[in-house]
Amino acid sequence: MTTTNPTLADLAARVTTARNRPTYGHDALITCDRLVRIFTTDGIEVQALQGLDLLVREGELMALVGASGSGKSTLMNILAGLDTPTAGAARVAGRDLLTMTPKDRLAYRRTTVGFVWQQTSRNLLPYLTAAQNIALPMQLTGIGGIRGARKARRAQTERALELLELLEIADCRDRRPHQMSGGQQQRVAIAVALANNPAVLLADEPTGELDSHTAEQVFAAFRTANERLGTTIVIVTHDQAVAGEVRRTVAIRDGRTSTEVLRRSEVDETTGHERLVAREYAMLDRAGRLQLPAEYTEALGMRDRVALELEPDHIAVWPDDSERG
Ligand SMILES: Nc1ncnc2c1ncn2[C@@H]1O[C@H](COP(=O)(O)OP(=O)(O)OP(=O)(O)O)[C@@H](O)[C@H]1O
Repeated sequence: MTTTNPTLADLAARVTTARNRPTYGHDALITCDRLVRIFTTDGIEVQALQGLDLLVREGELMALVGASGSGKSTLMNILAGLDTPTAGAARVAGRDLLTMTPKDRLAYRRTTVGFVWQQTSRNLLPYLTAAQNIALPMQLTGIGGIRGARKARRAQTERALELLELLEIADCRDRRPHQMSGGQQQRVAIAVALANNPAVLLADEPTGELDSHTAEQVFAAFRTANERLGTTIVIVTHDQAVAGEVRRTVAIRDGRTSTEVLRRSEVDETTGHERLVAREYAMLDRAGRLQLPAEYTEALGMRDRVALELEPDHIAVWPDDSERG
């Protein structure tokens, strides 16, 4: 064996190879690497995120689902720059969310991410019109030129109107939130979130307060933003209709990503019609750990120990039969 007595040159070459290996998530827009968030209240610790891994590529429109208390909002608050993780790594559009200074954090929230919350009232200022609400983030960052200058104001108004048209709510431009329906308010909220052209749009249950028809219109606005502006979008939702329409749905369980459903279009050979085919995947972490769905393990009475067999194209998982004679 050539490796028993490696030369100094061999060792140096190994170090270089290891260093040049692409890091986890190097090509992703959002990278969460073993993310941990522990809350401590009255001496009691709650581990809201327990080593969560997630990669989101640029241009994706994806949904996050999970039971109440699984950690979805905790993750969204971290990605929004409103909260900091206890441990692990989180990067969005090249920004390290753990080491940002308060000044960086403010700039990050104003220009790199946009967010839409469930409560329509949390998204808009009640005394401003739709167009004024959309122009506000641009005024705060000085987009379109020097703050307050007439030329800048014109550029901001123009962009606000463009966004209102794009999301099909141009008729709301001069209305205040109370003069709009819940669905219109959420679409204006999407326009506000897009005002500064963020790399990522985050939405936490954006259709939670809406009926199904209105929810569809709001979801269509997210799709338009994704397709026409190329914005990467992450939506937390309980809404099956929304979760079923995106190409990728990631499920969070006990503070970790557990399963993932990918959907792709396929042409039916007999009818020639295009249909969406969904397939569920389990997450395999970098240590090789895999969580088997409870319904599978329960169906076969698997507990504590399973037998594995490597086949040419798959790995078989068998119930433990070591106790049998
Ligand atoms: N600020 C906080 N202080 C203490 N515990 C918290 C805090 N925020 C969240 N938690 C706890 O962390 C866990 C995850 O909460 P989180 O709100 O992220 O879940 P969720 O999946 O968004 O739930 P829901 O769907 O009900 O909004 C829960 O046990 C929750 O009680």
